[in-house]
Amino acid sequence: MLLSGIKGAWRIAQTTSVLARNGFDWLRGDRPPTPKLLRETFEDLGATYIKLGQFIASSPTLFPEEYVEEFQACLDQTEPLPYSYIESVLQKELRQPLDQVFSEINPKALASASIAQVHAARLVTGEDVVIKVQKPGVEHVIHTDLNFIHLAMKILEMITPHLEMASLSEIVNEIQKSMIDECDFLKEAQNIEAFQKFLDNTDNHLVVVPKVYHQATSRRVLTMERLYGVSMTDLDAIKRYSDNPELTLRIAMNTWFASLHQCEIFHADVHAGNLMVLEDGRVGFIDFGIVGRLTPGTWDAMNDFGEALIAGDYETMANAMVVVGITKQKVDTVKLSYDLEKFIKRVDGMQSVSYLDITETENDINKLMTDFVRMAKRHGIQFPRQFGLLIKQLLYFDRYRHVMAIDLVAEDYMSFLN
Ligand SMILES: Nc1ncnc2c1ncn2[C@@H]1O[C@H](COP(=O)(O)OP(=O)(O)OP(=O)(O)O)[C@@H](O)[C@H]1O
Repeated sequence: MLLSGIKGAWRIAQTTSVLARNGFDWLRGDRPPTPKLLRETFEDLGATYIKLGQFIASSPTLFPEEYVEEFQACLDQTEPLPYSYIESVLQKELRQPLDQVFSEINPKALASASIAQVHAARLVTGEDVVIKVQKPGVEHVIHTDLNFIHLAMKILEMITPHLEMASLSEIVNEIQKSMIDECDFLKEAQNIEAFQKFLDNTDNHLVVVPKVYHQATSRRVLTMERLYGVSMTDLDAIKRYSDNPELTLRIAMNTWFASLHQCEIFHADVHAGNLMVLEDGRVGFIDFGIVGRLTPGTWDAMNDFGEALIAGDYETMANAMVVVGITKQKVDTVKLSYDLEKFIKRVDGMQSVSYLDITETENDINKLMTDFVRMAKRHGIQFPRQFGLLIKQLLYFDRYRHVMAIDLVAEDYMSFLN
C-alpha cells in the first residue's frame, strides 16, 4: 500500500520531529545509536517502532546482545485511550448498533498496549467476554509507514554490520509481516481456534483457550470468552486455585510441548502473564498474537535434541544443533558438545532462584539465550529465529519448574516430547 495523502504526510512529519528531538544525527553518519537512545526513540515513535523493538528483544539469534538486552525494557503498556475512541472503532467494525451485540461494556480498560486495548463486556446472549479493540489508526500506520522500512533498514544495518543486505531485507520483511499479522485479529482468532482444535484432538480437558465470538469479531475487534482466574506470575494466588500447583504447571508445559508437533501453530509468547490458572483449576492460554510454526525437519532435530538432553548425550545434542542451524563452515561437534555440557550444567545450577517476576525472569532467560547464541556463533552456527523462540520457551518452562520445585523425571520430558 502506498503512503498517500494527508495522513502519510502527517506521519512523516511526526517521525521527523521525534527524530529531531532525540538528536538522531547518527542517521547521517556511520556510528550506531546507543541502545538506550534507540529504545527511547522507538517508544516515542509509537506502535510500529515499539513492535520493531519487541522483535529485536525477542531475536537474540539475530541482533547484538546489548540491543536485545536494552529492548527488553521497551514499554508496551500505555495510558488507556478514552472509551469514546474505542467505541467509535467498535461501531465502525461491527456495523450494527452496539446494544444489539453487547448488553454492557465496561468503559474502564482491563489492559492497554500499543496496538490494542482490552475491555470487559457482556453479550446480549448473557456470556461474559473481553473485547480486544485495535486502537484507531494503528493498522494504517503499520501498513503505510514506508519511511519505517527505510529507517528500519538503516537502523538494522547499523546495529548488525555483519549481516548481508539480502538477509537484512528478509528480516525487515519478516518484521513487517509479523506486525501486519498481529494487527489482524481474524488471524489471532484463527490461531486460538487452531489451538482449540488441537486440544479437542488430544482430548485435553485440562487446558482452555477463550472461545471466539465471531458475530462480534473483525480484523480490528476480537471478542472472546472472559476467563476468570489469575496469571501464573502470582505463585500465592495459584495456590488458592490449585491444590497441586506442580501438576498445574506440568499440564501447561505438557500441553505446550505436545502442541509443537500436534498443532499447526505453537504459542511463541508463553510468559507467565499469558498463562492463567482458572478458578476451577484448569489452565488458560491467552494472547495468540505471536505464534510460530515448526517445519518437520526442525521438529525432528528438536526431538533428537530433547532425547539427547535427557540421556546427557551432548554430542548428539551438538549434531542436532548443526541440523537446525545455518552453518557456513564445518562444525567441530566434539568441541561444541563440551561447551553444551557446561551450558546445561549452568542452567541446572540455577535451582536456587525462587521468583517468577516477569522482568527478572525475562532478564535471566535473555542472558541465558544470549550465551547460548554466542556459544553457537563461536562454533559457526547461526540459528533461525523460530528455533530461538523455541529455546527461549524451553528456558522459561525450565525456570517455572525450578521455581515451583518440580522434580521432573526423565519420563516426563519424554512424554512432553512424544
Ligand atoms: N480471554 C481473556 N480473559 C480474561 N482476561 C483477558 C483475556 N484476554 C486478555 N485478557 C487480559 O488482557 C490483557 C491483555 O491481553 P492480550 O495479552 O491478549 O493483549 P496484548 O495487547 O497482546 O497485550 P500484551 O502483548 O502486552 O500481553 C491480558 O494480560 C489479560 O489480563
